[in-house]
Amino acid sequence: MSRFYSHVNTAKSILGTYSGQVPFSVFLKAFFAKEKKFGSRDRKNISSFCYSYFRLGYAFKEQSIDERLMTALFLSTDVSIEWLQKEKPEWVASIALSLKEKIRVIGLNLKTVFPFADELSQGIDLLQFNLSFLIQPDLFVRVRPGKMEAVETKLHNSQINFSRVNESCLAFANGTKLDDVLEINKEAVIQDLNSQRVAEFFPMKERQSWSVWDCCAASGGKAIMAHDYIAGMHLTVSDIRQTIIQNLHSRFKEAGIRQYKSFVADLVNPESLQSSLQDLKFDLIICDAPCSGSGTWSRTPEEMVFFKQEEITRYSNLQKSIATNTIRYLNKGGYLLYITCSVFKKENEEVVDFLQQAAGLELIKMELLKGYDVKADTMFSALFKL
Ligand SMILES: C[S@@+](CC[C@H](N)C(=O)[O-])C[C@H]1O[C@@H](n2cnc3c(N)ncnc32)[C@H](O)[C@@H]1O
Repeated sequence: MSRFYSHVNTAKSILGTYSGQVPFSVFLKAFFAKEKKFGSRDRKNISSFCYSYFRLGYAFKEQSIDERLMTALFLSTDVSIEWLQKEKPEWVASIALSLKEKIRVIGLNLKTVFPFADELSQGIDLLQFNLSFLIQPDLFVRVRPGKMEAVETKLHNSQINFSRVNESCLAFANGTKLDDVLEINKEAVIQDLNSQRVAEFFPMKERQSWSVWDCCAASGGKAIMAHDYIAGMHLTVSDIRQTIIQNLHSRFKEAGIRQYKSFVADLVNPESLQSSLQDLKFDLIICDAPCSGSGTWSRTPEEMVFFKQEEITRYSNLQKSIATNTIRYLNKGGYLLYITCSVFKKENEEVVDFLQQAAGLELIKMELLKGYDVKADTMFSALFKL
């Protein structure tokens, strides 16, 4: 019990000093690096308390950190009954209720959790979406072609719980350690369910050979997937910084991808692109654009809390600029696959409208890939033809 109090107090002091300048995971790491007295269990509990707190988003904003933390711990499974008996005895009888029932007990108006409802893309169920912030999402892996049997056998042998979502996707409780059991990137890629579903947008069956440019490749999640599903692909990848491309090289090595070209370019700067690509043109450009990341905020709820609404317009302008500059390198009849992990219409439908009107692309299909009701991220994907 005294340990629980001490964890609560530490969480309160962390929450009181964090102001969103760096990712919360980085902030926590720095905090624990300085405060050596905390063992791994302490660190785990304190981190978990803080994340539960951020999960409340904008709900009960007028209350003190103390009160909100109490509410957050009551909603999550972290709370100590003894602590509750002392601090909030009227909630003790409700401790074993379901999340939805607890929400009723504390009088939480769910719609107050997510503060940017007016900005949302079409078709989002607001209550379900708000509820999703109070629930930790699952961990998903994409099992690479031909590896499912071996992967499932290893998981069974190591007694790791998982569920099979579809022919290539497995779901695990968040925090499940897989590195010691699976050959990550070779056999299976850590990739959210809806990031995997983007493969449904690959224009696969029409050609024998594809020249593909993943222009915002990061460490190559979409590019590895394209490699697995697009036969006859000649791959080029780029990103804005050399260090990012360096990570991609390591990951590609693990994934067994050797034949590809790579370069570094700022896609906002047409000259930077021109000097790298010259006259090259592509049959498919994958543009997994920099975005607010709002579709992933149930994994990083602190981002929702510190996000500034005006950033949405900044991202939307950046996305339009990047897409405009990249489609100059599309072959006639080629495809642009535009992707975000955002739930905001300015970054999704508005960019789609822009690309049709200003750039003359033909929209083949688009979809908001909803993850909030399946413990996954929400993504947006649109396929265009030139
Ligand atoms: C959503 S991430 C891409 C994720 C990646 N495709 C994957 O599947 O793992 C967006 C990427 O765009 C890059 N980026 C941001 N601004 C850029 C710019 N101006 N030019 C080029 N790349 C940029 C970021 O560095 C980041 O790696």
